[in-house]
Parts: sequence; C-alpha cells; structure tokens
Amino acid sequence: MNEIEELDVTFNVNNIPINPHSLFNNQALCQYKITTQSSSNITSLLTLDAVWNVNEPVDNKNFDLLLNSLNAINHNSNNSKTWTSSLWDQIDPVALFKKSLPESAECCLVKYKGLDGFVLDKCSCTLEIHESNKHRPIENIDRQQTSTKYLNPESYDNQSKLAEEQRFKPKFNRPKLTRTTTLQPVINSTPPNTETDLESDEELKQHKHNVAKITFKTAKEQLLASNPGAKRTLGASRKAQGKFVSPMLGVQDKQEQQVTETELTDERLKHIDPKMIELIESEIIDKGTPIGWDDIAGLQMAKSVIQEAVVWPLLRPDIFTGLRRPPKGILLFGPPGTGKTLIGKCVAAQCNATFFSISASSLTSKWLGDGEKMVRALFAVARCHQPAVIFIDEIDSLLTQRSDTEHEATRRIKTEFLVQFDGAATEEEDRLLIVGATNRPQELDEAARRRLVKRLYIPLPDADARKQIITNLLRNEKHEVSDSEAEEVGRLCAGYSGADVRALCAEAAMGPVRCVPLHRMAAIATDQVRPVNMQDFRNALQRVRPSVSQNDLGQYVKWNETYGQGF
Ligand SMILES: Nc1ncnc2c1ncn2[C@@H]1O[C@H](COP(=O)(O)OP(=O)(O)OP(=O)(O)O)[C@@H](O)[C@H]1O
Repeated sequence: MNEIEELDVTFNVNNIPINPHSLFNNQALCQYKITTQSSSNITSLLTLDAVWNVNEPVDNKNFDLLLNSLNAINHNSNNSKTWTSSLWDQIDPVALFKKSLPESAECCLVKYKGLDGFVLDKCSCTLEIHESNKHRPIENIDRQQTSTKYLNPESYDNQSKLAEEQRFKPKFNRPKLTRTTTLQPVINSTPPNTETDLESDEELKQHKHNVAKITFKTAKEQLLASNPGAKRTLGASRKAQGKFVSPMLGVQDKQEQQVTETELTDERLKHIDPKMIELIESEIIDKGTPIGWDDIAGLQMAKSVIQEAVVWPLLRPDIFTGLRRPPKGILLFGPPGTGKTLIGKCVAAQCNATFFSISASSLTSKWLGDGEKMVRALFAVARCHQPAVIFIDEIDSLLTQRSDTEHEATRRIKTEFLVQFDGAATEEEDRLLIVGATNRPQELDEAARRRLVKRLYIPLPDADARKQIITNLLRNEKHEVSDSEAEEVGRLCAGYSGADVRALCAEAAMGPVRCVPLHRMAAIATDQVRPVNMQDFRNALQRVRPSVSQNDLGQYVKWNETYGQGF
C-alpha cells in the first residue's frame, strides 16, 4: 500500500468516521498529497515537516475538526494506539493538538490526565478563549472569537514570525526559503490553493517538479554538499575481490585499505567470497592479549608435549621435516574450564602465529547453509596468515560419528572440513596447525580421531595448579592473602576446574565491596575499599561449588587410556 492510500484510510471510532486528512488544513493536505505521489518517502516527510512548520499553529478551519476527532479518538483509547508507521507518527493527532494549543493549556492536559479527560469547557487555564465560548459545547464555539493570536496565522505579529523563522530549520541543506508576510507553504512557487486547482495536468506537473527540485537530493549530491573534499565517485574503483571503498576515507585509512586489499588479492583467496573473508578477519581472528606458558597453571606434561610436537616445529620448520614433521592437528579433551582454549592461544602466541578461533557449533548453526563455504574460507585465509593456528572449540559437534539422522548441511560441512584438513599443511613450507577442543571426546568420529594425531587429556588442576591460579589472579587485586593462605584455599577447593577457581576468586573479591554500607557506595574512594582477605575466600567457598562431577571425570580417564597420548 502506498503512503497516500494509507492516509486515505478512514477510522471508525465510536461510529464516527475519522480521516487523518481532517487534521490538515486544505493547503497543507493538497501539498502533502502531491509530494507523496511524486517523490520518495523521505521527500514527502521533509515536505510534511516543512508544511507543519509553516502551518503551525493549526488554523481556525480545522480546529473544529481536530477537536472533534480528538475527542472521538480519545474516547476509544484502543484505537488511539494504531499509529504505527513514520507517516502516522507525523500526523499523530495528539501531537498536532498539542502543537495547536498555547503553552498555558499544558497544565490542564496534566490535570485531566492527558487528552482523554480534556474538554475545553472544563479547562481552568488562562487560555485566550472568549469567556462566552468557554462553557459552550465544542461544536458551537465561534472560532472567530477564540484566541486569534494562536489560531489565526494571518494575525502573526512580526516577532512571532521571526521566532517562527528561527524554528524553521531546513534539513538536508535545502535552500533557505524566504517567508512573506502571510504564512506561505515551503515551496517557492505559488502553490495551488485547493486540490481542484491542481487538477490541470500542466500545473500538477510543474508543482511536482518544484517539490522534487527543492526537497530531493541524490546521495552523491548530499555527500558532496556536506563534504566537498570527499571522493567524487561512490566505490567506483572497487575490485572483484576488494572491500567496499568508503568515499569518506582519510589518507591513513586509505593506506590501511590498500594493505588489506593486497592481502585480499592473494591467489589463494581468488574463489572465496569477500564477505566471508571480511567476517573471518573481523570475527574469527583472535586479537586478544598474548598468553604465555606461565599464565597456564599446572598441566606440565601437556605443555611439554605441545612444545615439542607443535611449537618448535612451527618455529623451525627446516629442522622438523620428514619423520619429524609435526602433526597437522591435535586434540585437547577434558572437563570444561580446564584451560584448553588458553593452551590454543598460548601455542599461537609462542609461535607468533595468527590465532583463528571458531566454535564448531556456530558453523553448524549460525552459518548453516554457508557452513561449508565458511570452512573453505577459513582455511584459505589461514593459509594467507601463516603460521596460523585454527582453534576449533566443541569439535565433537562438527566431527560427530556419522548417522542416518544427520542433517545434510552438517554432513557437507564435515566433509569439507576433512577435505580441508587433509589439504592443510601438505606443502613443505605450510605452517598450519588445527587444534580441536572437546568435552565429549567419546562422540568424535573415528575419521577425525585418526587425523588429530596427538590427543591430550587436559585434566582438572591439582592443588598446586589451583594455588597458582589463585596467586595469578590476586596479583592485580588489593589483597592480604598470604602465600600459605592461598595454598590452603587451593587445598580447600579440590575438584574445582580452572574456571571454577576463577569464579571463586571473583566471588571473594566481592567481599570487600559488600562490606561498604549502601549509602557510601556511590561516593567511596577506591583506596577506602578494604583488601580481599582469607575470610572472603572462606565465604566464597560456601557459595561457589565445583561444576564437574566425579562421574564425568571417569569417562575422560577411560577415553584417555584408550585413545589418549600417554605421558
Ligand atoms: N590451567 C589454567 N590456568 C590458568 N587459568 C585457567 C586454567 N584453566 C582454566 N583457567 C581459567 O578458566 C577460564 C576458562 O578456561 P578455558 O576457556 O581455557 O577453558 P576450556 O577448557 O577451553 O573450557 P571449555 O571446555 O568450556 O571451552 C580461563 O579464562 C582461565 O581464567
């Protein structure tokens, strides 16, 4: 439905037909109709806006209509909620009504709870309405005797006109329009007075042309008007594999743009959708703070295996050739929150590699349909950023055991992944490592198991590791927890994962804040908050419980004995 049709709808409120057109004066309505027919939504809104400014406040003729309509509408509050589109918003009669009233009437609107209860004969404001009209029903009020100052545009004095002109701010750099003594509509050419005047084709055409000329600007014209130094073409130099080139880019941005474009013109990315490349660069490449081995508490054996099997070969590919060639992929399995992602990040940081982190479930849900393209793009971009580590969290959901009930799209992603996996690091100089992490190793497809040659069990941290996590986390906090107390906390939280220990420390750190009386919270200086102490940890131990059950642990141990890398 176009806008004008939408406006032509008449509401039946309490059996009284109400057409929103009745809220305009004739001139405004006529002009509005033409613009909605002749130009874009934006143009018509701009014109409407200008028309409103010019015709404000509403003139005598439609004041009756307005009040009657409003009273009817407001007796039926359900219907008054039907203004939905932006055009409806513009002609919301409540807004129009408020515009038409002098400010002094506001208090009555408040007193009678908005327009619902508002009727002129109850109004106790000092409205400039003639006394004799005040107690007459609305229908009978002689409008000639109501406040001409507010209701009759003819009677505007010069000061009001000036104030009006101040308010009238053309949008989109429209030419400043000169106002004559009587309030003229926004368009320069003399607008026809009535709808019938416009029926002559010639006039209608001319009028449409004028409206369009004044209110419409193309995006390019708009851009050049607001930024004369801007690039004069919109994305004309864009290449097939190139990103969108913003015409607003400054010199520095342009240099960065060139660098990225060079990357994107890489042969290996020739058949990859540029949108996917951008998505990978922005969402999947992890640019967080680099992780060192010391940031990972415990897990000594896992760390040394990874160092030998992965880090050194990535650093010295010349030595690790032939039989010493590193595995293409490793699997980290174990209970949740034990540092598998940390290890992946650490490997990338140690090898100065780019870290790509993606969750397999997002491949099969977020990008379902595009999942296989995404996998292809991921490996292609990773090849361009070598050395690279592709970390795939929840790899079990991508490489599950095949079944008849498997979704077709999931099967295709899985196949593409295995194809890419086999193709990865086939060249001597390729330095690409796939790190898969899972909490459910038993659900892995055997094809995947075979490819992830090194399968490392990442267990729950032992007491020493827990103490180290606590000490590391307290390093940046104001605390008075001694070394022996940290050791005691480490012992007390047996069965906690690394993530649980972190949650415990976060809970303990809230202790000092909870001691601050509520009324002081807003103003208290940071150094007046007391340090974290052992009591805070004792309290926290009551609240934070371990998240991994002993039953689950048994499964990991069993799987590790069967398929894990013994160390
Ligand atoms: N060994 C550890 N050393 C230091 N911090 C750890 C360790 N294990 C876990 N953490 C803490 O727990 C948080 C979560 O760890 P991480 O995300 O690496 O676990 P995950 O094994 O990948 O978990 P999930 O299986 O749920 O993805 C880390 O940010 C870190 O603060």
